[in-house]
Amino acid sequence: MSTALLHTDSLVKRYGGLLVTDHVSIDIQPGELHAIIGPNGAGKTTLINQLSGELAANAGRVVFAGRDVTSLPIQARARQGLLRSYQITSIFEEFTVLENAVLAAMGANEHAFRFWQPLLGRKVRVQAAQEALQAAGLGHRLHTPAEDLAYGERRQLELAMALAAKPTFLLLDEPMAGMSVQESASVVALLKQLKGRYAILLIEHDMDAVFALADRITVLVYGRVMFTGTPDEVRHHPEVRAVYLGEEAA
Ligand SMILES: Nc1ncnc2c1ncn2[C@@H]1O[C@H](COP(=O)(O)OP(=O)(O)OP(=O)(O)O)[C@@H](O)[C@H]1O
Repeated sequence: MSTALLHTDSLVKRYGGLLVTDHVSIDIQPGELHAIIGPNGAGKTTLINQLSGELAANAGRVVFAGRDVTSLPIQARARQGLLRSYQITSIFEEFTVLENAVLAAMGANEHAFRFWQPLLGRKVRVQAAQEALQAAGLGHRLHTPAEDLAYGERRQLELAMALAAKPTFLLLDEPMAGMSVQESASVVALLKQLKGRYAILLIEHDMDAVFALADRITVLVYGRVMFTGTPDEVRHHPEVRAVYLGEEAA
């Protein structure tokens, strides 16, 4: 029996004749930071969409915490702790940073029924929200309206909102995209702190960040797993170097 927190079993996604996820089997251990890399169009985002529940698989299975979640929708997976940052929650612009994080901590079911209660009167949720914002580096911006945040801070807020929902597994699709060098460095520092506390699946084009953070890396090419290994193993794998990393990784 697998000890993995999440595993996929020969997962398939087809668009017409195009096999975008080609019998992908991966496993991610509790607390592991696992990166997926691969050339443009390799199927990385499609795979993450299948893990979050945004896209249904044509074949294969997704097993999370010992349960087959293949046919569960996004919210049901999120309730079990499998959460995607940056898409599952949306920011309310006129609400403060703290209020947004409290809403995320409440989760979808709770908002629907209790939206009329004062947000900041919900002590347990406020505490969870504050901790998440602190962890995401936004502890000094609690009462700032979301609409006043800079781009990098919005990405930090989105991450905090995912953390506030108490995930056990975080799916991160290019968390550093569009960020300045300085903002990316702060996200790398943040992910280093989060490492080990959550299992994280990271898709990122910034190879320095990937190699600095990942415990293991899976290389996807044309929807297929070419190799999974430690950063060192990936760096020195001849086929991976030829297809993707080139001499940069030398
Ligand atoms: N809805 C769709 N219909 C048809 N083809 C699609 C659809 N979504 C994605 N594809 C195709 O699937 C392939 C994989 O796309 P995907 O976005 O998953 O790759 P990626 O590895 O995330 O790429 P990038 O690094 O550029 O973000 C691409 O060839 C893309 O054109």
